[in-house]
Amino acid sequence: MQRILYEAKTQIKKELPFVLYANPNSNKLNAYFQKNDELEVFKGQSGFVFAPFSNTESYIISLSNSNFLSESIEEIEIENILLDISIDQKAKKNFEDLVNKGIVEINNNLFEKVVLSRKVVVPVKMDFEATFLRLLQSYNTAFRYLFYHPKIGMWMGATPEQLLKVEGDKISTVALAGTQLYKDSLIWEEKELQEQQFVSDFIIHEITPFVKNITISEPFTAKAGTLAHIKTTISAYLKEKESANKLLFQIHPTPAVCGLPKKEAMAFVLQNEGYDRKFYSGFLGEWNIKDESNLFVNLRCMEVEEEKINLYVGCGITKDSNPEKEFFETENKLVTMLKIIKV
Ligand SMILES: C=C(O[C@@H]1C=C(C(=O)O)C=C[C@H]1O)C(=O)O
Repeated sequence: MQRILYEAKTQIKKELPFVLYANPNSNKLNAYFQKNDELEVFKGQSGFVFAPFSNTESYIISLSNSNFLSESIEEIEIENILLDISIDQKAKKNFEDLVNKGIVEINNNLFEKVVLSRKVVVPVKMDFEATFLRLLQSYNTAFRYLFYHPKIGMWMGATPEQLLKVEGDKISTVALAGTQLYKDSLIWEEKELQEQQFVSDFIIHEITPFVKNITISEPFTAKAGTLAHIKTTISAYLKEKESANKLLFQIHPTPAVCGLPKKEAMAFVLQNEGYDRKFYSGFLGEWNIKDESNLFVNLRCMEVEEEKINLYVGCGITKDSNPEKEFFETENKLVTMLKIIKV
């Protein structure tokens, strides 16, 4: 992968966009290097899509405006370091207040579920290459990426959540929610089962007009690094192949990252979180390449700036949420990224 890393550094020097990514359980690192610095708006053309949580505009490094490279991922030695994980009491109080506010609105019947998040700023100058190599190797079952655009910035992450896969007329997706630290025999509480069921029900409801022959798995436990989630896999066949794009924006953002109903939960998030999620909980991945699309939800991610990194973490709130427990859930998600950051 030396060639890809070399090209990536050259693109940064020239301030040209690129993306490096590896699919779950794959040992192949893929890259698209854009030929100019245009911020190309996604309108269904083929390439690598990068979409925000809430804005109407999504972006793409298009196939027709970039060069593709693919190489094997080489093993590196990783020593274990963990950046500061002391609890920020002010951030804890702020988040718990936000969660309480969400619960009040659930009790007021404004919505049934809302996903609330926070941004954690770590004031370090990160070695992005070393960090990305650690991320690639540490989270092999995740979709791992590094995205750079001079007009967007640099983002990287290792997400466990597929948003949409399209292969010909077949689509597949997952409903992923509920979080606890992974251990051998774990038990899910009613609250977690319910918040995951909201995601399944929403997805099935939204895709139904577009598809036939829906297959839905039983919910099962999925491991994501040191965490465990509840997952249901959903697949179906498009009635019209051209409707994949429409279906995509119908399901995004799902109640795994926004809430239910979507409109009310979204309004609450935008008004109350107090910061801009930007591309966190948006989606990214290949669109319409060789008749396939493979998109993921942008979670367990960070935004890399010159002298600091911004980490983004959130969790699903329902009527049974305990604000302190939800805060510690975001702390656990934070550790996923803090563990691999090399300064
Ligand atoms: C919102 C995040 O994760 C999502 C929320 C989850 C939850 O509420 O339990 C679990 C997995 C993801 O769908 C995040 O990682 O920031």
